[in-house]
Amino acid sequence: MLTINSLSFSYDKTPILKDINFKVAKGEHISIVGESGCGKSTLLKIIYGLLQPNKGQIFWGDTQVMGPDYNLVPGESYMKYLSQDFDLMPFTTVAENVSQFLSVFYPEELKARTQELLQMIDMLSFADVKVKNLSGGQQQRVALARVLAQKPELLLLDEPFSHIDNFRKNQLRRNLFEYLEKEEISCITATHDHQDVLPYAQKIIVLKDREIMVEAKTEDLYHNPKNIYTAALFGEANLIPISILKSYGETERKIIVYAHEFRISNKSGIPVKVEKCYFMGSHYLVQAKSDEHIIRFHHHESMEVNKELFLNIALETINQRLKP
Ligand SMILES: Nc1ncnc2c1ncn2[C@@H]1O[C@H](COP(=O)(O)OP(=O)(O)OP(=O)(O)O)[C@@H](O)[C@H]1O
Repeated sequence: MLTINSLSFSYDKTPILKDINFKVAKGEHISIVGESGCGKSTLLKIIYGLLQPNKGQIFWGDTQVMGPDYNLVPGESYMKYLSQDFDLMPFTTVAENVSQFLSVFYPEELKARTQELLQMIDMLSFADVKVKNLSGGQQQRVALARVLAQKPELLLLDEPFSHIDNFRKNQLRRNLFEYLEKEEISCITATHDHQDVLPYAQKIIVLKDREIMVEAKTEDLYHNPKNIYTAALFGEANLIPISILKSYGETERKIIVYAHEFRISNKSGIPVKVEKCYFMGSHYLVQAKSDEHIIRFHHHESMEVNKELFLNIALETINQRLKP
């Protein structure tokens, strides 16, 4: 189990992380999410021992993880960090990069394991290609296989699919996270992309203004985002004043409603007028106005600008979001 205790850090005078506390159990996958520059990469670098915290401790089980002030070579053998620069050997082949850390005393096992990992990243046919001749996305896949070859107990992933094309991204995500689950490898993924998070992470930590704003189980957080910052990490979200929902009368409160949660009616609900309509592939994202409020919602077909209609929100959604 990884335990982070009261961790604080700054590069210079400006604090970047303040009083960070959380735990990651064996085999658990947590995601760290938050806007660009909120400190996700910094946190992973501190955990891996590349940066020295100003305050706080990190424990792996009972062992304290010491920072670079105490370790000449950063990193611990049980932990691997896949950074945004891939740390590969450019003049050797894909297979050599992946198998570098496997034992040469068991050549059959070395071959089988290299093949298994290359298959996982869908690069078997590139086994003999030199890494310098690969694209950025291919290099990122090799870097992933290379860290997994080292059998870490804890894997730190920093935007692990950022260079990978959409053709492969989904399959690679599934392969990787299935593999981690099967091998009971704990994992912390720092990402902006909710598709890296929702299907795979058991827990989410939202970073904002140097601190942990929320820590919760993935589904709970998605269904009950406590603020628009959190909801917006998962997709298009609206902050709707209760006062425009007639049946709830006058109140100052606002609720978060995801774009897909609105239902359309010709008769009653929140009156809106369509301003814009964007084709999104599986649906349209419609931007409409109700008095001075902009509302964005999904619809299965295109809508004419200036069309007038009513939007409804299910009572259960309203009641759920009104809960303190
Ligand atoms: N080496 C450095 N020296 C000084 N400041 C830094 C350094 N690296 C990062 N920072 C600052 O620390 C803050 C956090 O950066 P960090 O890279 O951890 O954010 P992030 O959440 O990972 O961002 P992104 O999602 O864009 O990768 C930013 O304000 C950044 O400018």
